[in-house]
Parts: sequence; C-alpha cells; structure tokens
Amino acid sequence: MAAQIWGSEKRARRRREISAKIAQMPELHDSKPLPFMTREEKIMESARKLTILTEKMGQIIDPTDPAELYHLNNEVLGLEGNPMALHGVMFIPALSAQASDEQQAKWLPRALRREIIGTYAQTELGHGTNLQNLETTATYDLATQEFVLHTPQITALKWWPGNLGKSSNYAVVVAHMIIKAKNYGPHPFMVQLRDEKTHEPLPGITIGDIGPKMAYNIVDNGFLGFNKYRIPRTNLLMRHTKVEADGTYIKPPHAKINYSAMVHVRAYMLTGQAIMLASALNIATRYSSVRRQGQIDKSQPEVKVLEYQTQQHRLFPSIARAYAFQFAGAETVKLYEHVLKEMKSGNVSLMADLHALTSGLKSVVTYQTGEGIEQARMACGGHGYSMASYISEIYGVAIGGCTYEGENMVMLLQLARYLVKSAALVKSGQSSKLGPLVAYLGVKSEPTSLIDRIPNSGFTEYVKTFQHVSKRQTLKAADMFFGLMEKGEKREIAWNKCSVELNRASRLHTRLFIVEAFVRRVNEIADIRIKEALTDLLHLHVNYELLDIASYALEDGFLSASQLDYIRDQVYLYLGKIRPNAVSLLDSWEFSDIELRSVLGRRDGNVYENLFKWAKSSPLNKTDVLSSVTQYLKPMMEKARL
Ligand SMILES: CCCCC/C=C\C/C=C\C/C=C\CC/C=C/C(=O)SCCNC(=O)CCNC(=O)[C@H](O)C(C)(C)COP(=O)(O)OP(=O)(O)OC[C@H]1O[C@@H](n2cnc3c(N)ncnc32)[C@H](O)[C@@H]1OP(=O)(O)O
Ligand SMILES: Cc1cc2nc3c(=O)[nH]c(=O)nc-3n(C[C@H](O)[C@H](O)[C@H](O)COP(=O)(O)OP(=O)(O)OC[C@H]3O[C@@H](n4cnc5c(N)ncnc54)[C@H](O)[C@@H]3O)c2cc1C
Repeated sequence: MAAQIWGSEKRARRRREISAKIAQMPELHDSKPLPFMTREEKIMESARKLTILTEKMGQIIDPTDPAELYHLNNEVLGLEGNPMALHGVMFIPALSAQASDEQQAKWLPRALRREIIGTYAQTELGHGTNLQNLETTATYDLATQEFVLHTPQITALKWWPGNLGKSSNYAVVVAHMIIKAKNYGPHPFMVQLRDEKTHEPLPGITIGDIGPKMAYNIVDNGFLGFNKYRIPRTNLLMRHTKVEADGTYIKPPHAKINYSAMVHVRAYMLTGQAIMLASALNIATRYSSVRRQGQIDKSQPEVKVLEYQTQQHRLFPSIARAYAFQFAGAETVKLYEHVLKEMKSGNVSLMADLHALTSGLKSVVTYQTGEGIEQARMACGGHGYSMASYISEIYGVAIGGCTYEGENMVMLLQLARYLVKSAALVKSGQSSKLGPLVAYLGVKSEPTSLIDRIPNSGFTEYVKTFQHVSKRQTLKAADMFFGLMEKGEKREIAWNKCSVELNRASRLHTRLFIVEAFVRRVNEIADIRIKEALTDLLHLHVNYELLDIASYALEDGFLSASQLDYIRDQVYLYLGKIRPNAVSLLDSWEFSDIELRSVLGRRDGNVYENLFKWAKSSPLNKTDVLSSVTQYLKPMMEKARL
C-alpha cells in the first residue's frame, strides 16, 4: 500500500531508509517538544537542524530528488516551516521557470548551494488577490539602465512573503514595470535585500517580520518596502519577457506566464495537503483504537471509541479523501511537469487547462482537508484539544492553504471562467472543441441515474452521476450569467451576481476530477489485496461524496429518494467493511513518530503514560509555585483573608 501511496516500491523503500537514518541521528531530532518552545526558540531550533541537514544531506538522501527532499524536510524540520521554506517552494521554482539561461547560470547554482537564501515577494499590505492593483513599481531608468523599485505608500509594502522578514537575503519581487511612463503590469525581478556578509538590510530597504500567526510560526513571514532602490536592468527575469537597453519591451508568449511560480505551488501542494490530512487521521484513528469509553452492549466491557459508527463516519470518509487527494495530486504534478517543459520551449497552449484544474483542486482539497483535520481533532475528545495531539498545528498549517496561492473563492472563480467558456462551446454546438477535462459537458446524459440498477457496473454509474450534476450546474450557472447579460447587465456585474452558482459548478467539476483520479488509480492496481482494500475505500468515497452533493441530483430527478437510501446504506456498509483496515490504511503512509510529533498518535499506542510525561515536562511545572502566584494571586488571597 505504501508503494501505491508514494508512487512506487522504490519510493516507499527509500522513505523507510531515510526515516531509519534520521532515527539514528539525535542531532536532527527536536531537542524538546515544539509546543513548549517560544517562537524564537523554535526558529533557532529549526535553523540549527537546517544547517546540520545542509552538511549531512548527501548522507541521508539524494538531494536532487524532490520527493526525498520533501520527506527529509517533513521528518526533521516538520510542518511548522523553516527559515528556508520559501527558498525551495517558490524562489528556486520561480528562477527555474522565469529566469533566462544566462540568469539561471548566475543565480541558480548559488541558490542550490545555499550561498544565498531567497523568497517570493508578491503580496502587499493592500493587495494580494488582485495582482493588477499591486502598487510596488519598477521604473526603468534609461540613463543608467536600471530599474528603480519603489513603495509609494504604506499599502504598497510587501506583506506576507515567507522567510522575507529575517532569513532571506534575496527575493523574486513582483512589481509593476514602467518604461517611458507606460505600465506593462506586474513582472518578477531578482532583488538583493541584505548584505551578503553582514546580513544587514541594504540602504533603501525596510524589512521585518509581520508577527505571530495562527500556525506556521517558524516561518518569518515578512514586510518589505523600497525607497527608490536600484537594480540592474538584467535583474528582470527574462526567460519569457525582455527589456532591451533602450527600453524596448518584448512581450511574453502568454500574458500570465509570469504566474508560473504560483501554479507550481498549487500543483505540488495537493499531495502536501493529503499528507497533512492523513497525519491528523493517523493520530485520531490510532488513538481511537486505544481509547475506551462507554459500552455498545451493556453486558460487554467498554469499547474502543473506533467501534462507534459515528466515530467511523467522522473519520473514514476523510481517509478516503486523503487517498483521493494523494492520487489526484500525483496526476496533477505529472501534468504540471509536462506543461512546464512545453512552456519552456515556447508552447503555452496547455496553460489555461492547467490553471483551471489547479485552481479548482487547490480550493476543494484545502477546504476538505481542513474539514477532515478538524473532525480528527474532535474525534480525539479533550485530548485532541491539547497540543500533545499536535492536530491543532496540523490544522493551522493546512488551512493556510485555503488562503495562500490564491484565496479559495477567487480560485474557484478562475476555474468558473474556464467552465463558462466551455459551456458556451456546448451551447453553440462546438462540443468537439472541448478539452479532455471538460469533454463530458458535451455528452448527452441519461434521464436518470442507474446507480442501484446495474450490478457490477464498477464505478461507471457513479462517475456518470457526478458528470451529470457537474454538467447541469455548469450549464445552469452559465445560463444565469448569459441571461443577465442579455438583459443588459454589464459582464462584470452579471458575473458577480452569479458567482455563488459559478463556484458551485467549479466545486462539482473538481470533485468529479478527484473521483475520476481515484477510479483511474484503482483500475491500474494489479495486486489483488491492495486493490480490494482500495476498492472498499473508493466505494465509501463515491457514496459519501454523492450523498454530500445529492441535492443537485435530486432536484431534477436524476436520483430518486430510493436511490438516495441505497447510497446511504452503501456508506454504512463500507464504514463497517473498512473498520478492520482503518488503522492499517493510515499506518501504510508510514509516518514515523518523529514526523508526527504527536503524543496521542504514537505508533506504540502508549498514550496515557506519555501524556503524563508530556504534561510533567511543561515549563510551567519547573517550579511548584509560579511567580505569577507569588507576585499577584497570593497577595490578593492574603488581602482578602484579612
Ligand atoms: C517541490 C515541493 C513543493 C511542495 C509544496 C508543498 C506544500 C506547500 C507547503 C507550504 C507552502 C508554503 C508556503 C506558501 C507560500 C505562499 C505563497 C503565496 O501565496 S505567493 C502569492 C500568491 N498569490 C496569488 O495566488 C494571487 C491570486 N491572484 C491571481 O492569481 C490573479 O490575480 C488572478 C485572480 C488569477 C487574476 O489575475 P489577473 O492578472 O488580474 O487576471 P485577469 O483578470 O487580467 O485575467 C484573467 C485571465 O488570466 C488567466 N490566468 C490567470 N492566471 C493564470 C495562470 N496562472 N495561467 C494561465 N492563465 C491564467 C485566467 O484564466 C483568465 O483567462 P480568461 O480571460 O478567462 O481567458
Ligand atoms: C501562510 C501564508 C503564507 C503566505 N506566503 C506568501 C508568500 O510567500 N508570498 C506572497 O507573495 N504572499 C504570501 N501570502 C499571501 C497570500 O498569497 C494572500 O494572502 C492570498 O493570495 C489572498 O490574498 P488577500 O490576502 O489579498 O485576500 P483578499 O483578496 O483581501 O481576500 C479577502 C476576501 O475577499 C474575497 N475576494 C477578493 N477578491 C475577490 C474577487 N475578485 N471575487 C470574489 N471575492 C473576492 C476573498 O474571497 C476573501 O473572502 C501568504 C499568505 C499566508 C496566509
């Protein structure tokens, strides 16, 4: 199963080998539980481990393999981030995709050797979503052949970029490029922020940390202002766009090609989210098979809480989602790598499809991951609320994904633009022009679902039902939009008035893609036992998801009330079937105790003893009487007694 999850037997084996090596290297372990550290201590601890890793990485992993790097990162540095998180996630990808060969030769080897630390600085205090209204400017000075970066007002301060505040000395900065008074829109520039020897901010740069966040606090998300700060013309990233010495602008082959670093993260973060969801579920499911509370049959001893159907219903559909996200994420990464290769050689024809797909996926996957992790926390009762479970940190980090790389509603609306264009093709009889991801929009569907009528139909009838609801909602939302315009409404106003319906279409389309990716993967599996276990999970997935969106299929009679009862019964049937495999389905992800950082989720199940040990190690328990008591509470009580 681990081979299915991680892509191949070799990958699964390598992960095990890496975890085993790390287990033998105490210098790479947290020196004490992260929840007991202050933010400064955590940042220091992370930097300590990061530098050891830089020295010893070659002994542990193949540093050129991103999957091995990612695993090493999760084990040693953990999900709260590290001082170089953005360096790998966005700075290097931005340079790789957007810098010319010459620029790459100059900067990439230095970045890869970690001679310099970089980040991606785009969002500002006043604008994150609407890139056209970013306010930082890069004005070309023809006389000196330099760009002058400037922050005209407080809202133009860069705000949020990870590791910008304290760790990075370089950044890819996105600024509006102005040449001879003409604004060419946002473009990426390579900018040195700090002196390479002293790490002091360079003159003209104002920089710092934006303060503590809900989670992810090892990362120093930062602010950055420029006061007429000059950089050479050749620091504009020039793979696709060029500015010649005389100010001549050579436009890129696609208007949005400079957005590729965002698409990179949107594609890669899906499996990251799957991992976080599976981690939280691993903790909750293990704990649920240790925790005994109450009886189902009063004549019997107390049961493991995992025996309760409500507990299974809370956890198992999310286990199915974690697998579904991992499989859909793996497909998306493959597609992304393909499109990136094409883009580098000038073929930009697949960019719109990739953008639409990743926009929908990042929104649905992050939202459902958040839901699943929060349910996992509640499934652990009181102990889930303790930082000893570590679920709250996983939750905080995961839901950051609902916001970063494009706020979810906004990204769903990006997919909706693509769906509406596709609907227009269907309506004008040009269905043959639909891309493969939306081809179903042009296919006539049956009048009713045959879900409970064709035995052994595999998942075909389910897929057809998802296709039906997605198609119907897309055409309905598009009709609403076109109808408003026909009535004379301006395009943007009409769009806003339909946007809830449009986003519903985007979610349904994306959920269909996720179901299909899961079906595709299960169909490929040769090993009978693995196929059987995953088929059960897939049954739960399709039935649970369909129940969740049933209103769309009920309202036009595609599904009947009796079919809904059938689907519900299937959910209960598969909850029971999955129960014996539940812990194994999560243990198969092979998270080590070091990586999980959870007292509740320990592999050995020795929860209570370790919870007590953990509590005793709380800094508050270093003394029996706190100074807050001697200074304030004790005098208060004494005064009251007089
Ligand atoms: C290697 C391992 C990696 C592992 C990673 C795993 C896990 C990650 C873990 C942690 C992550 C750590 C840190 C997170 C770091 C976070 C970083 C950031 O958040 S960076 C900032 C991100 N910001 C955004 O995402 C901003 C969102 N806004 C936008 O994207 C755009 O403004 C928006 C909304 C798309 C609109 O753009 P705009 O230029 O104004 O568009 P127009 O209205 O002019 O045009 C829209 C048309 O453009 C098409 N479009 C838009 N984007 C793209 C694209 N990327 N590709 C192709 N086409 C695009 C769009 O479809 C419209 O086309 P039509 O007009 O409909 O034809
Ligand atoms: C943990 C974290 C890490 C980050 N890291 C980085 C980084 O490394 N580099 C970087 O540059 N940035 C980073 N960001 C910033 C992030 O990319 C932005 O916060 C994000 O893109 C959302 O933009 P915003 O904050 O402007 O939200 P807003 O756009 O202000 O969103 C507020 C509300 O307005 C709604 N809204 C906005 N526009 C529309 C619209 N057109 N239609 C409908 N609704 C709309 C949204 O749906 C939302 O409900 C990070 C953010 C976080 C939380």
